[in-house]
Amino acid sequence: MDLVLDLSDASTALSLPHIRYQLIRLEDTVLYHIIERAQFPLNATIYEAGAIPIPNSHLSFSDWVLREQEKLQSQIRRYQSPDEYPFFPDAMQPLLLPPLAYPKVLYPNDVNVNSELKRRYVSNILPGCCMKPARAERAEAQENYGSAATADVSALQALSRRIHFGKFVAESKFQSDPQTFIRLIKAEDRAGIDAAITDAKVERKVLERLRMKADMYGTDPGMNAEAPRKVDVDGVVAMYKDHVIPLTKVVEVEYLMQRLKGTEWE
Ligand SMILES: C=C(O[C@@H]1C=C(C(=O)O)C=C[C@H]1O)C(=O)O
Repeated sequence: MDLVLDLSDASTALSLPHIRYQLIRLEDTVLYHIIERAQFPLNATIYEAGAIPIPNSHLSFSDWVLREQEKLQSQIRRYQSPDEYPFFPDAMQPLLLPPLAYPKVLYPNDVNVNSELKRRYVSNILPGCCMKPARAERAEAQENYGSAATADVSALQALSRRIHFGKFVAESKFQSDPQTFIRLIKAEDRAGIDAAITDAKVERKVLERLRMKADMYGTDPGMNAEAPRKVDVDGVVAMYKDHVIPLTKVVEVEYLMQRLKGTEWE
């Protein structure tokens, strides 16, 4: 949970090549956890509020497991780290360990896209990445409900971390061209900010690399070509193309929209 990004040196933390290297490493983490989750059937029941009775809770089984994990992890400083954001901010508990003094790298902001991420994860990402029902033995396996929900926690937290890294990218880009971004922010020109932070070449390379990794990690080396895949490769690429990259850019734009608050530029 401590930042992989070396925050002891703010200049390193805001070097775009350094941040992009971290994003590449997070691809592996995301892919690993998606593959782990995809070994279980979709188990749509665990995402349906009320489908599995939980004492004193109206949450779905998957949401309840995630919220309980976040309660515990908040006590051991997970959400002190500027690259970790909770799906259930109301679940945060008092720290058990003394607070850590992270140097100020990001400017104050309340950007958190986890609700939208979780909605897309359940409705699009997971169905797209899991083996299609025709190939999976069945769409539900009650004995895997706990394992599937546990795997969801890891996959969602890895996706959230990758997407909210957009704040570091945005701060780095702001510092490389403050005048352009101050003009766009003051004009509340979200489309202009989105265009200014977009690097289509980098996005293409991300998707090409991800397809290769999903192809490679999604099969057991040495197995014959007909062996069942662990994950749907097109689904993994669509996860990044339609959800991870767009949400990362939403984080960048919304972080920048709040960037001037409390500064002399406001
Ligand atoms: C993260 C960046 O910003 C944008 C988002 C990207 C992504 O989510 O992969 C890639 C390029 C940019 O369009 C970046 O410039 O590296």
